[in-house]
Order: sequence, then C-alpha cells, then structure tokens
Amino acid sequence: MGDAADEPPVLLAVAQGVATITLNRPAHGNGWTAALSRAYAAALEGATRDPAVRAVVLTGAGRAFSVGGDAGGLGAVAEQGAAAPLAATPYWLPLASPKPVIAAVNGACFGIGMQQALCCDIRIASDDAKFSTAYARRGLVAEYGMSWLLPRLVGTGNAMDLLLSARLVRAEEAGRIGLVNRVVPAADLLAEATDYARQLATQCSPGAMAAIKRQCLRDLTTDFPTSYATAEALLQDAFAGDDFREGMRSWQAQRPPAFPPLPAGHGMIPPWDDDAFMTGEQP
Ligand SMILES: C/C=C/C(=O)SCCNC(=O)CCNC(=O)[C@H](O)C(C)(C)COP(=O)(O)OP(=O)(O)OC[C@H]1O[C@@H](n2cnc3c(N)ncnc32)[C@H](O)[C@@H]1OP(=O)(O)O
Repeated sequence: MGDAADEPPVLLAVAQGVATITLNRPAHGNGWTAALSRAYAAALEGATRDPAVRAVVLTGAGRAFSVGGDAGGLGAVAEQGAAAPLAATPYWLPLASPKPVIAAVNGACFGIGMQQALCCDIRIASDDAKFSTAYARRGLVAEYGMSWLLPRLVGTGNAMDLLLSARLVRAEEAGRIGLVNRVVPAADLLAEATDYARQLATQCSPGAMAAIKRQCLRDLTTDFPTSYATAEALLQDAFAGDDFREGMRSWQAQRPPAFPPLPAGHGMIPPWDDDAFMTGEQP
C-alpha cells in the first residue's frame, strides 16, 4: 500500500458534482512526500478545472488524515541541512481554488497535514481526529502560512497555545475552539462530508460560491469600507446575472436550481493576486 509502484500517492474520484481527493500513503500515515505533494497539486488543479466538479472533499486513506511531513524526508533534511524535503508545490492551493474545498479529517492531522486542512474552507472531523501543529517539538517554525491561518480560526491566544506547545488537540476541543466546523462519528465522516459537498454542488451557484470565497478571503486583510464597497459592486453584477434569475425562478417554482458550472479551464487564483482575485479572470 501507499508507496507501491501501482499505488498512486493520491486518489481522485468524481461523482455527482463532488471530487474526492484521498491522500493515499496509509502505511505511512499519509506522510507528506514530494511525490504526494505533486500528485495532490495535480488532483486539486484537475478538480478545479473540471466543470463537472462543483465541490471538493479532501481526506486521508486509512487511520490518519496526514501525520505531516514524511519522517524519512524530514530526517534526511535534518541530517543533511538545506535540501527541501517537499516538492516546490505551493501550499496555498485550496485557498486559490474557486470551488469549495471541504476537509474530512479522519484520525491524525499533524504538521503540514494540519496546515492543508486549515487551507480548506470547511473542516469536518471524525470524533477520533487528533491535531498537532508539531513544529515547536521538531525545532521548526509555523510553516506555509499557518501563523496567518490559525489565529484567524481560533484567535491569537489559542493559536499561540497550539503553536508554542504543539500539544495534542482532540476532536471535541477542536470543535469547541473553532478549529473544525463540526465533529461527527468516525463511521459517518466521509458520508457526512460528501453529503455536505453535494448540497453545495446541487443547491448553490458555482459562480456565487467562487465570488463569496474570494470575498471572505480577501476581506481578511481589507477594512470595512473597502469590503462594503466591493460587495456593493459585486451585488450589482449579481443582480444583473443569470444565476440570480435562476435562483429566484427555481425558488418560486419550488424546483431544484439549474446553475451553470464555472467555465471549463477556470484555474487557481491566489487570494493575494488582487486584480485576478476580484474579477475572477484567469492568471
Ligand atoms: C515540512 C513539514 C513539517 C511537518 O509536517 S512537522 C510534523 C511531522 N510529523 C510528526 O512529527 C508526527 C509524528 N508522528 C506521531 O507523532 C504519531 O505517529 C501520531 C501521533 C501522528 C499518530 O500516532 P498513532 O495514531 O499512535 O499512530 P502511529 O502508530 O504512531 O503511526 C501510524 C503509522 O504511521 C507512521 N508514521 C507516523 N508519523 C509518520 C511520519 N511523519 N512520516 C511517515 N510515517 C509516519 C508510523 O511509523 C506508523 O507506521 P507503522 O504502523 O508501520 O509503525
């Protein structure tokens, strides 16, 4: 399993508008390697560009979501120094997908695994999930935007606690402090996450979701007047758009909406790419 030649490190399955991306090194806790990193980026970019996909679920095969950086790779770096343990993949990809990405956190979620879960838009955890930033106990720092993401989810005090101590956080506490949106029984995790994703895929406008995701992420670093003015402009566009008409008509007719997909080939747009991010134009 996992690293065998015939076992890809990441699996991608698409059904009923939902892409499920599964980290697939279960014998190694889905520890992050360069190969896994590349396959993960390709799967997420593929799902983003596929008009049949309207929402994405990210999960891990076996007992863990991801234990973090692969022990072998990290160990080699520790002994040899500078070499990058992981491929030069951007670790912000879920933030840049215009589609909602839902982490279904099964079991251990450590280090870079936790950082990726935090980059997702929604986190649903199994009741046996456990989290640790891990970095301080390995002599590392808050990596790849973790010190930006974590305080925004759980507040600065909790973020300092989790980063400085690298202590274990169980699912119940994760739900209580806002690290995850909700906790469900382990046996129901994938079904619950998929069901949630399918609701987004069937009931919500892909264009509206992409715009809302952009608004929420961008507004983390803008002031209220700017947010308000941008929303005003986006709302005028939305009022004049086909999706609003379809949203109203389907609601009045009490039928499911038939929203169009995002255009084929619609790619990743980093939240800090101001122009592309606000207009949705391709980078
Ligand atoms: C640049 C990136 C930086 C980072 O990400 S820093 C963080 C690096 N990660 C860690 O420090 C976590 C180390 N692992 C652990 O502390 C524990 O594991 C856990 C608490 C995560 C899980 O504990 P339990 O549920 O008891 O499982 P288990 O039996 O320890 O692990 C299951 C299998 O997964 C392998 N494994 C654990 N961590 C790693 C890893 N980081 N890389 C590769 N494999 C790993 C183990 O050896 C074992 O395998 P086997 O069943 O064959 O003994």
